[in-house]
Amino acid sequence: SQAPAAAAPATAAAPAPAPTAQAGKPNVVVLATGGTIAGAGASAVNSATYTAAKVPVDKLLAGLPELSNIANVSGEQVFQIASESFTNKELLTLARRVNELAKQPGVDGIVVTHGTDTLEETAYFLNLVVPTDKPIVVVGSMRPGTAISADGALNLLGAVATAASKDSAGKGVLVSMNDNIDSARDVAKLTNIKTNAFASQWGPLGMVVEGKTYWFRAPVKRHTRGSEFNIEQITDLPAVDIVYGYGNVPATAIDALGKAGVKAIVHAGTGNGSVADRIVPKLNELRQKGVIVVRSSRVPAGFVLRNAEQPDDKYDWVVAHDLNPQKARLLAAVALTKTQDTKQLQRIFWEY
Ligand SMILES: NC(=O)C[C@H](N)C(=O)O
Repeated sequence: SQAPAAAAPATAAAPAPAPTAQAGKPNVVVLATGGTIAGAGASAVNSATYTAAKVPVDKLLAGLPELSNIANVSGEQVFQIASESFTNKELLTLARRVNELAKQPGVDGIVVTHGTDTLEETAYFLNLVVPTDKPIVVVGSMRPGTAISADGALNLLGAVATAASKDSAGKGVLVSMNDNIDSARDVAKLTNIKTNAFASQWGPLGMVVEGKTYWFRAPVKRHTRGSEFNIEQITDLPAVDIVYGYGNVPATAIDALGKAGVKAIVHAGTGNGSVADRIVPKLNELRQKGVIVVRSSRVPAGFVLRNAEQPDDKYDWVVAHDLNPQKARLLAAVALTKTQDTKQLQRIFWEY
């Protein structure tokens, strides 16, 4: 009774069997949030045209009986949405649930299934706010389970194996996809359509092959149990939004965000976080009113240097280091729950 290894068919009818706990096997909980890994298309050739967030977690797990060779796996449907529709509310709800589970002695690891479009954001948020050493692994897929050569089943198997491995402990939240294991902090979706969508400019931490993890490096930035942020102390996230830099950019978006009362603006600048001459005074106007300005870059690799391109000390701006704008948004929001001090905020951007 072997299910096809390459795909979790959305048509598999059997509900997930109640997890029969096998002594000596780690206990892994799969928290499902939707995305393409739970997607379904009209035909097997629809690798890119499909509806995300269709297949319930029980069905995903039932389609992968091989999981029971690795761990005692149970599933929980937290949301059923495409990840582009995540809001801060879903982030907080998910982080609270992950934290509750991580505190349970009977849980050894947690997998979060997630759409890929904002996967790196959720993974980084969990990395900042869940105080645990237990493995938390976020996984998605680029093709729905109904497609030929669907990637979800193998990605899920790899994620469960990573969450079940003692060697994954203490490395922060991980993203396991396409055989790679990346740090949630560093990884980003850098390619559309293709199954090798996720990469980190600093390289993966390891690989997961045939249910076994292999490690090559470990993160040096603060995360999870070493973080000063804790979901138990975060009730809400302040409004932090992103403005994009490009040729001929007007100040319309910045003016609108200022009027809307944002607490911080992440400027996704050109090059090394450069800012157009007509935008600089607009940001400084807001800074004078107390809005935090974080200088990031729209370029997916490299990092933004303090006082290069713009005099950050003089303007009292913060630089995002190597965080992309969407991750800088989350770190700014989390940091602002504790401090408004730009020296502290800059320290936080160096450390996380
Ligand atoms: N591949 C995917 O998961 C994309 C989908 N739009 C999502 O993020 O939910």
